[in-house]
Amino acid sequence: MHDPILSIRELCKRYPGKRGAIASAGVNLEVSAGEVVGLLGHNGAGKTSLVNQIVGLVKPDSGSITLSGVDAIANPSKARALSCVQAQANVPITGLTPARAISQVGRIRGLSRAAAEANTARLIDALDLSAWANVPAQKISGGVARLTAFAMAAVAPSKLVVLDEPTNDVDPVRRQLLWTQIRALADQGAAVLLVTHNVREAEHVVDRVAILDSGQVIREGSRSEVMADLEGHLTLEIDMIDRQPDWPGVVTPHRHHAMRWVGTAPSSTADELIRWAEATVKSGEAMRYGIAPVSLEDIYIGLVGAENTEAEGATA
Ligand SMILES: Nc1ncnc2c1ncn2[C@@H]1O[C@H](COP(=O)(O)OP(=O)(O)OP(=O)(O)O)[C@@H](O)[C@H]1O
Repeated sequence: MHDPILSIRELCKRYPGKRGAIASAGVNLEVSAGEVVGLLGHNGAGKTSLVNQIVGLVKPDSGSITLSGVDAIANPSKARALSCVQAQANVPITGLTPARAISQVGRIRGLSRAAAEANTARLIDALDLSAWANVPAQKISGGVARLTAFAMAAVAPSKLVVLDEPTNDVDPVRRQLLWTQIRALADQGAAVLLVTHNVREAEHVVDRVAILDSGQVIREGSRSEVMADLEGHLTLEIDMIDRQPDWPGVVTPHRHHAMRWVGTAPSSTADELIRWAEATVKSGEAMRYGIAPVSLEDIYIGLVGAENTEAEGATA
């Protein structure tokens, strides 16, 4: 692997006050040029606090953050200059249009007028924003504002690009365009730290993931490393009508939410799973079922609990 652009070691942060939350409890994390690292974690896991410490908005209690060889804790303004951040809350651009806001950030970040305008036009086209490019910001939708904020971070990318929930409010079609642009940032050489709850879609874009829970990285690695425990397994989802499933012996129950029950089983048992699920639907006990290879989202839910994910609401 390349030398990391971002290197975080044993980072600790507790917010002040008698019952101050522990936001980072010994975080270690690296992001290298050319890779997208997905930072996953439930609400309150400490993701935004970590981002804020990287760019010097929150001061850690201990540990180190090195950004392109610079001590980011001692030099917060240098850290901000070395990184482009799409914050969780959009920067207000009232009085501007999306095109103007994007190209102005390009200019502030040192691009010539021509380069800023060319990059702005390219991003507007790639994100399918042409219809809103010249509309006053106060008239644009939340999703367009979110995509504009992404383009503002991507128009003149620095060595590190940090994206905090870039897909929030974005429609499914434009989310696909956005994922392509996120991947492109890394392919063009940036180190990308991507904070997201959207594990299902991010799975196809990230090179590595770090799962944060209560301020600690509880699992980290490439997709296949993180999924090693359930490599070669299938996920069986079945919507039961009014009772729990009488799973076949090959299934390990995983979780359930409302009527949907989820279990995993070795891929070699696919025929048996289909026979059992077909019979359960035919008997009227279930409405439908689905079988798919185990996903990163299944691993994530297994680690942090279904109540902490967007996709599910409760554990078994
Ligand atoms: N400024 C602050 N002062 C005190 N506590 C804070 C502050 N900001 C965050 N916290 C607490 O620190 C913990 C981590 O919060 P943080 O916002 O970093 O989590 P997160 O993983 O980004 O959550 P989300 O996905 O909801 O954005 C939480 O318990 C939160 O309540």
